[in-house]
Amino acid sequence: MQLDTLEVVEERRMLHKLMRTLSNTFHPLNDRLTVCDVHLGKAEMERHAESKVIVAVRVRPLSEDEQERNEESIVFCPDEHNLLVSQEGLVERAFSFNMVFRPECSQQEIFQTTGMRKLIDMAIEGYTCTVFAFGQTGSGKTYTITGPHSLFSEDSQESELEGLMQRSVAYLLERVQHSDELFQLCASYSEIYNEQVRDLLNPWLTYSLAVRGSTTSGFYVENLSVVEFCNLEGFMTLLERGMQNRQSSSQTQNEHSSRSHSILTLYIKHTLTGAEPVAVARGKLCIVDLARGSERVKDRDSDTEKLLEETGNINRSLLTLGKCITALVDPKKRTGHIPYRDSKLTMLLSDSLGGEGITLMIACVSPTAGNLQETMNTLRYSSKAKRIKNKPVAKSDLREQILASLQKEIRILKEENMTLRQHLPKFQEELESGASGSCTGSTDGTVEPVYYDERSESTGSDAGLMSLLQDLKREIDKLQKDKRLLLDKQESSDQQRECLSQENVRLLRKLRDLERVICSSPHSNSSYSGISLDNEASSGNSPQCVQNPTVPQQQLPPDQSPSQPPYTITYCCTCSVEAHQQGQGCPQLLERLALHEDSYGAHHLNPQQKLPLIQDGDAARHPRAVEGGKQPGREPPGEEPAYGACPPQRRRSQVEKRGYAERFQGLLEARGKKAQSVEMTAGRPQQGDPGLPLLVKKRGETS
Ligand SMILES: Nc1ncnc2c1ncn2[C@@H]1O[C@H](COP(=O)(O)OP(=O)(O)OP(=O)(O)O)[C@@H](O)[C@H]1O
Repeated sequence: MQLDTLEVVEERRMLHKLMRTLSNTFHPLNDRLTVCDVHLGKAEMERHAESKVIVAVRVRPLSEDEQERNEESIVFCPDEHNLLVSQEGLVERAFSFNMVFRPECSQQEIFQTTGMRKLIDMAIEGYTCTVFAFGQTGSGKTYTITGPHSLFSEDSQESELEGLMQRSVAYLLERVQHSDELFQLCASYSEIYNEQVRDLLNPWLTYSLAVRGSTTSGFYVENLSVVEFCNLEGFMTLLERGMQNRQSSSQTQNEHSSRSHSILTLYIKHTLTGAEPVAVARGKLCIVDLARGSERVKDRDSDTEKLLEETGNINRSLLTLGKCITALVDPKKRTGHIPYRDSKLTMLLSDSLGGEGITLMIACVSPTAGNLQETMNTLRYSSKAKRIKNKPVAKSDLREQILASLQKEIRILKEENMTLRQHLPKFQEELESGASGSCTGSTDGTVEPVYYDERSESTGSDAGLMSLLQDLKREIDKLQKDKRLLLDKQESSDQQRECLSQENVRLLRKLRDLERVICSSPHSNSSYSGISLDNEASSGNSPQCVQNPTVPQQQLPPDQSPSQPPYTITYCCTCSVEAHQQGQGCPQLLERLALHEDSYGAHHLNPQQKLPLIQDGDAARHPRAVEGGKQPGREPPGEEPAYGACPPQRRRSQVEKRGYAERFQGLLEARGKKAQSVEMTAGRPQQGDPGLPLLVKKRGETS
């Protein structure tokens, strides 16, 4: 008998261990689901958000020359969204844009109203933002982007004429300096001249740089120098160096006409130190100054071969830009081929047009009648461009970090699963050997049931264990549901997560199998589902827990097969004999009943039916229980209060207030106390081990 007891104790110790491991296994899963939900929400949001290209039009004031020639403006700005082109007797056409800037608008006003600050904020968050100035020669593109050429002379004091570039960098530096987070700012400056990409920060390179495409990064310039800066002076040095290296020439309309498209890119690496895991956002702000626009070659004094070639290339890239814009705004063509690869300019702007970036386009127009045709072309292109839709996506290393942490968790889970798998056969073996050791084989080969001494707390411990198992099972089921939901949402985007799911499903199956094995084992008290108070003759005056053959099968929850434990244990679990005799009641039993109702609903088992063996007069033995069950004064007069008929809500709340850990700890403590009173001749529970004492006796044995 003592040997049997030891085996059962060991078996339970293993069971506890297993349960602990299972709890640990599923808690990280729960946390991870939450993390994934959060990030999934962001990803979902990004998937659906669309942003149209923002188009602003800036009208240049009449130059001194134009004023001298008494030229008049034919471009009017009735308000900040509408623009009217009107030449008496020739044309009258109205356009509307996101923003329209009158000729008298200052550089500061342009910076503020175009929402450059917002763009920079988004670049800090990890978005790719692009600003490009577009328009015919001499319309004020370079003036808008960098300010007038005079600004770069040594004795210049005209800081109010600084363009978007300098103002943007100043704002960016201000943001960075007032932030507690880590930033790294770098810049590259390149130009596309005659369809060749040149590094403006490294003019000694004699060859043109290649434009490459990658599925993850899009198009990029290979080997382009990227220089770090940390203050405005540092940036201004870079900008000036780049401006000096830029191709320009003197034209009729513009003394410093740009002959190339220039692209300044600010790379913002933003480390979010507060996030866990640490996230790194990698945003970009590209500021593009396009070369002279769509003016016709024959109109200009490009009589030399070089100028003809330059203009041809510029116009070709602008033509491709036009084609791309046309394709992008056509719903049928949008999903098809967009001819980005036809020019270097469109390749490098592909992310800004119809990609994952946010784009601001500033169309610059000249106000005079002599530029009417070019002005109309610019405005038509701009009208089209404002219909282009992008799907902005923040570029962040956070995904990679989450992936890495998921992979780490997967590895841990795999290891734990492996351990569980290793333990499982051992467990089964022990259970089998335990079953053969503790069951009494009768002469006819049938197995007789084992009878437990009611003084042992083992029955109560079993009830607690079963309850914990049930709760754990419920939690696992919930986790499994959550997990399925998550997997559905992600639509197999993450194969590793699927593997994890399969692992967990296998684990759950094993757990269920294990439960079945444990429950079907004669050592598992879950098969003892009733309390007998009427067999006092066999055990003195104290009630004795026995298998309750009177619980009918139809009372079992519908999803349980008869071989499974009914989980309708209603026996008096841990209350001691003395407690009964002194009328202390049985709180664990009340708790069990509440749990039972929580699990399956009161309609499955009437609380009265749960205790079929409690006879009339039992209430007198449990006066406290009666008091606890029904509040005095609320009972109908003359009605006998039923044992355990505690109001369900109160019982439920009592149970819910207690966490699993607390209940588990309670059980262990209860066992620990009882263990001291158990006489064991061989072996002792190890230190820290609750001991789980269980007195097993055969029918007919005296206690
Ligand atoms: N808003 C403005 N206020 C005052 N002057 C302006 C404005 N816009 C442009 N200008 C002046 O007009 C001239 C041409 O401007 P800018 O060089 O910026 O033209 P552009 O469009 O860049 O020409 P290109 O394509 O040939 O380089 C410059 O002298 C510039 O100072």
